[in-house]
Amino acid sequence: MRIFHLSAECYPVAKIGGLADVVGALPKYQTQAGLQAAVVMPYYNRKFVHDNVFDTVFQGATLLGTRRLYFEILKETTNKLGFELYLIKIPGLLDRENIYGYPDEKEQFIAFQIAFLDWINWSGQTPDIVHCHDHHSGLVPFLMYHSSLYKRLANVPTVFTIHNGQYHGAFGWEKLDYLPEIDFYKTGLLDWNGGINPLASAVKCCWRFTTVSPNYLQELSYSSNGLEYLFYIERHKGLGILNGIDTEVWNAETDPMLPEHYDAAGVTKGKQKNKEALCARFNLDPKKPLITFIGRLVSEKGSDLLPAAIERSLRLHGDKVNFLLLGAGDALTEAALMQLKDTYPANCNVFVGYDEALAHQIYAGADFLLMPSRVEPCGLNQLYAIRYGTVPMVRTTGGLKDTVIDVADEDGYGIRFDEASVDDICTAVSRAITLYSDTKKMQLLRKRMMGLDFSWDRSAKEYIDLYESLKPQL
Ligand SMILES: Nc1ncnc2c1ncn2[C@@H]1O[C@H](COP(=O)(O)OP(=O)(O)O[C@H]2O[C@H](CO)[C@@H](O)[C@H](O)[C@H]2O)[C@@H](O)[C@H]1O
Repeated sequence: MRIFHLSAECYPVAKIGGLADVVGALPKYQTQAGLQAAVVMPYYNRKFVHDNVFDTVFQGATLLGTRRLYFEILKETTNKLGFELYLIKIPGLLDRENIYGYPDEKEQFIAFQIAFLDWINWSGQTPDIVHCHDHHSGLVPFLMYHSSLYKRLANVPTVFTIHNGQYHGAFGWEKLDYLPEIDFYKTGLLDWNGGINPLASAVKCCWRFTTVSPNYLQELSYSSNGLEYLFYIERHKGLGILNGIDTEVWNAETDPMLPEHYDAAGVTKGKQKNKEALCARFNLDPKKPLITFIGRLVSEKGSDLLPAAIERSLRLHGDKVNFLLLGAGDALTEAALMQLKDTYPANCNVFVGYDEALAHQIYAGADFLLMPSRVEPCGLNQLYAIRYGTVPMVRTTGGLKDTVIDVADEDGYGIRFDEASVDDICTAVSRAITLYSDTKKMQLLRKRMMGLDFSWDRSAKEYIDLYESLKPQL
């Protein structure tokens, strides 16, 4: 079975967040299960493309409105990621360093989608499934079924996975000209709330859509940034499949980014060594409980609550707890966190920026990982924390609800709280400090967590079952 995954991100080629982790892992597990899974993504002028060898497998030209675009399809020659990797290069549009944030981002992603369809159409390929991820490839189902150019692909099933329903990629109708010849009677399938909405269009046109946790599928019908009604009426097409994690990349016994390796049996000692290295780097006392945060500093993650919650906790508990935060995003939150670091240098440190190795070191060296998310479609951080024996402290929402059981339950291993609020975070911090003082319980929890299985094996199979279910309709 031949699958094309379309995505803006893929680890380790280009990563901003969890989308990259999923698209860098799921196709690998699918390939191991006997599928021919490929990832197609925009070309970025980044280290990975310079360090690896690519063949040009196709060259073509297409139109974006009246603008003629020449494009190339580059294929990584060794399949070193465990699946086929294709990059779409369009000089002047898809050859830049950053993944997001350019003023012509809409044009970039529309061109990416058109070039993909032109390539598979003109080269005569008929995949068994086209699997689109998030709004950056959300126009593909519409174009496959309602553009006369791609009639040949009109029977190919499409699956659309929603990693984040908050971002829709919407733009105005004045950009309709950028799309190739379409059936104008069908333009309603592009529309939501008076504009072209790629996420909404994908949900309407794909054969099936999936969310990255079962609970998030339910939540979208009452919280999806304006698409609630759409998710409600299209709910029969939805399926929640919990993300897995790449247990080859995330393995405390072999992770090359860790100063000290450990397994479940040696978790307490192993984590202590990692914690000492981390605390030495950030001037923190390794004897105190270390509560950490890793993530994009955006409102969805509840990161704006952190400065007040940490300050109140430090006032309440004095010198009894340390915090370490890694993230970048909202300028006000960054400034407030830096201020906190200056005020409480012995108990709080902050690294503003993106650092993959440091993230691994924090998952391994921390005692607790805090996620006060307002929205969390699945969340991978808590799964990495669990895998490395670190207690997750999570707001009960989205995939966090599906994956973290509170320690109050007999088989629990995390700390849960209901509201994304300073009060609830502070209560969770107090619980963490109490829990930390119970050395035996901490040992038990770490071992328990390291024995849990959140690998892709199960979830990859659910995707394959979904693909199989679409086959008879061909
Ligand atoms: N400053 C930094 N330095 C280093 N590493 C950093 C970092 N900031 C974030 N990361 C890393 O980025 C990833 C974040 O993944 P998440 O799944 O938690 O969130 P994200 O919101 O990006 O993903 C969306 O898609 C994923 C995948 O489906 C869903 O799990 C999630 O709920 C949804 O919001 C993790 O690998 C984390 O370690």
